[in-house]
Amino acid sequence: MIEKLLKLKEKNPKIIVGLMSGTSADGIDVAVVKVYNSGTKTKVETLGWKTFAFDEGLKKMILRNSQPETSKVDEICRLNFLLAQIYVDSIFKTLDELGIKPSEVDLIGSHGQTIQHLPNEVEIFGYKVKATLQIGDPGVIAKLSGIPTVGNFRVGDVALGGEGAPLVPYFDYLVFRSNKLNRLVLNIGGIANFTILKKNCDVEDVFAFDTGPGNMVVDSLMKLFFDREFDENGEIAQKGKVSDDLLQKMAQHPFINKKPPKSTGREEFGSNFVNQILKWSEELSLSPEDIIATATEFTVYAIYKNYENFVKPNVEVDEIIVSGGGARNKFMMWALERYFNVPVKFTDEFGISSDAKEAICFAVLANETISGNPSNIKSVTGARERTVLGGIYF
Ligand SMILES: Nc1ncnc2c1ncn2[C@@H]1O[C@H](COP(=O)(O)OP(=O)(O)OP(=O)(O)O)[C@@H](O)[C@H]1O
Ligand SMILES: CC(=O)N[C@H]1[C@@H]2OC[C@@H](O2)[C@@H](O)[C@@H]1O[C@H](C)C(=O)O
Repeated sequence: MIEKLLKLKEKNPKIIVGLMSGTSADGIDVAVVKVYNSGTKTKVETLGWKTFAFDEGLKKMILRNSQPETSKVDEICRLNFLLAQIYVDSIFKTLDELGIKPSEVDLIGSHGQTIQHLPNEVEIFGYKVKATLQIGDPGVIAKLSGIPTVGNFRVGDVALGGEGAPLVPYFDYLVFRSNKLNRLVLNIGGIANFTILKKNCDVEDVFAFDTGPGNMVVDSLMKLFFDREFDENGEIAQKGKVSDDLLQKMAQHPFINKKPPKSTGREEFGSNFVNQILKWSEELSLSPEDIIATATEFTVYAIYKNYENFVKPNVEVDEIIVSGGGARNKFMMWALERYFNVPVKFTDEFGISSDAKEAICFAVLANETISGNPSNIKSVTGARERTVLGGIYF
C-alpha cells in the first residue's frame, strides 16, 4: 500500500478525476484533468467534464436529510453508499465518453455531498464541538472504481478549529493570482463565496469567505411559486421589480454583517429563511416576480456588502472572475456590474470552465493531499494550523 502511495506521489503528470456535488443538490460535476507538479508549480489541463443531474426524488431525499426536522438516520446511512455508487457510475460514463480507460486514471478527488455544516462551536459533555458532514463515502468510491480516492477534505481543518470552508481559495491562489491586478474570484453556487487575491499575494495574504446565499434562496422560491428548479437565465427576476423594503429586511440577516472567517449553508439560508421571506412578502403584497427579483438582488447585495465591510478598506479590486451556476443568471450578472462597477469576467477566459471549476478544484486538492502539501489557509478558515487535507482510500 505504502509503495503504491509513493509511486502515485512521484507520478507527473497525473490524470485525476474531480467530483463535486454542491449545496444546490442539483447533481454532480465530474471533471477529468491532467495535473502537472504540485504546490505553486501546479499546472492544470482539463481533458473534459460532464454534469449529471440528480433525479428529482434523489434531490428531495438529499434535501430532507439535510434538515434536522426531516432527516432520518437510516436514510442518511443509505445515501452515504448510494451517492458513492452514483458518483462512480458518473465517473465511468464521463471516462467512456472521453475515451479514457479507468486504469489510466491515477486518482479521484471527491468533495461529497454536504448534508450538515455546523462550524459554530457548541459545548457538549464538556467538549467544544464544531462539525461538518459530507456523505458519498470515499471508501466506497475507491472500492467500486478501483481508483485511489481522496475525500473528507473539510474534516482536518474543522478538527483544528477552522470553518472547514471555503477550500476553493487555495485553488484560486494557485490558478488566478496575478502580479498586476487585485482580483475578486467569485463562485455563485447554492452559497456564494469569494476569494480576494491582492496583486503579488502570498498564500497567507489570501482572504476569502462565504458571503451568504448564491442561488439557494431563489431556487427554493422558484420551486414554490413556479414549480421550477431555478430561474433560467434570470428571466423571472427580469419581469419583477426589486422591493427595497423586502431587501432591507433580508439585509438584517446576521450572517451578512458577521465578521470573517465565516461559512454558511442550508442551516442559515434554507427553509426557515425562505418562510420568513414569504411572511414579509405577504405583508408587503409583493408578486412572485418581485420576490424572485428581490431575492436575486439580495445575493449580489450580500456579496457587495461583505466586500464593502471587510475588503474595500484594505484592497480595492480591479476585476471580478465569476463561476458557478449563478454566472448564467443575467439579472445577477447585471446587478454585479452595477454594484461593483469593475469588469466582470468568467473563469472560462482563464481556461477553467465556470461550470466545472469546483470539480477541477477537488482534483487539484487531491493532488496536494497525495503530494503532502497543506491546502487549507489559516487566514481563510481560521484553523490553528495549515494541514494536509483529506483521507486517502484504496
Ligand atoms: N441557466 C441558468 N440560469 C440561471 N441559474 C442557473 C442556470 N444554470 C444553473 N443555475 C443556478 O445554479 C445552481 C447550481 O449552481 P452550482 O452547480 O454552481 O452550485 P453547487 O455547486 O451545487 O453549489 P455550491 O457551490 O454552493 O456547493 C442551480 O441550482 C441554479 O440556481
Ligand atoms: C460546507 C460546504 O459544503 N460548503 C460549500 C458551500 O458551497 C459554497 C460555499 O458553501 C463553500 O463554503 C463550500 O464549497 C466550496 C467548494 C469551498 O469549500 O470553497
